[in-house]
Amino acid sequence: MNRSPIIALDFPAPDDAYAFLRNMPSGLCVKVGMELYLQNGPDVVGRLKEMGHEVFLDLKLHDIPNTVGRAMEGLARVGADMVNVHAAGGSDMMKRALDGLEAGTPAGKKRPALIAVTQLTSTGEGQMNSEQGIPGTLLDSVIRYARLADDSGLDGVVCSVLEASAIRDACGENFLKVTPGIRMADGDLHDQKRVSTPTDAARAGSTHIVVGRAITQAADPAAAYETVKRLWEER
Ligand SMILES: O=c1ccn([C@@H]2O[C@H](COP(=O)(O)O)[C@@H](O)[C@H]2O)c(=O)[nH]1
Repeated sequence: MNRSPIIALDFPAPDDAYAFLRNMPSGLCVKVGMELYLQNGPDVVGRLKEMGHEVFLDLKLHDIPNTVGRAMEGLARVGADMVNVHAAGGSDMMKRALDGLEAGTPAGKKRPALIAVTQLTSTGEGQMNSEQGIPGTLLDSVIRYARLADDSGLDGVVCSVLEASAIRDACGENFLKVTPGIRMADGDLHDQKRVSTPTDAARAGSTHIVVGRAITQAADPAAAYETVKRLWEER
């Protein structure tokens, strides 16, 4: 996907997403997540592609290797530019996901990028220690998952901006660091714990930022998008 901010289209119905996009610039990077996809199916991805947008299909698959591999084979035909799994599913699962994607990608088409969620940006360190039973720092856990994804052949990870530079050191410049949890300096955090501004994301080495409510719930979403894009591109 190109490096424009990825707008999270967290809407219940395709018409809500299309209505939102009518007042936005053309040729965007957008994200279709569980809310839109699971209630409406794959057509929304095809339609967004026809409208000229690049699409990150954010379904975060996490199951046994065979199930994820076969699901990815089907998802490869949906037409998204990027898809993802949870790194916690393990290296066998991630490798099978990649094999499935490669097998399912139609001849002559580019395989969607495959990335793995490390620790959700809504997770804090104390919660990870107590609820997931993972000791140590959140940064260590994220780096561990990023290395596992890299060793499994994946194209990158979903992480917070706070871990992006350490992942760049561990996995290299070209390994994707897709970072949600983006907020303006005075913005509402909502349910996010590990947040950063577009400016900090650019400085930390994020390759992509994902921005949802800071744009979709703004009084003027097009103006909010332009501000995020300017701050992100200023570097
Ligand atoms: O760790 C993760 C993984 C995915 N997301 C998704 O990104 C957007 C963020 O939306 P905001 O409104 O900007 O908080 C949302 O679709 C999440 O499902 C994430 O936030 N963190």
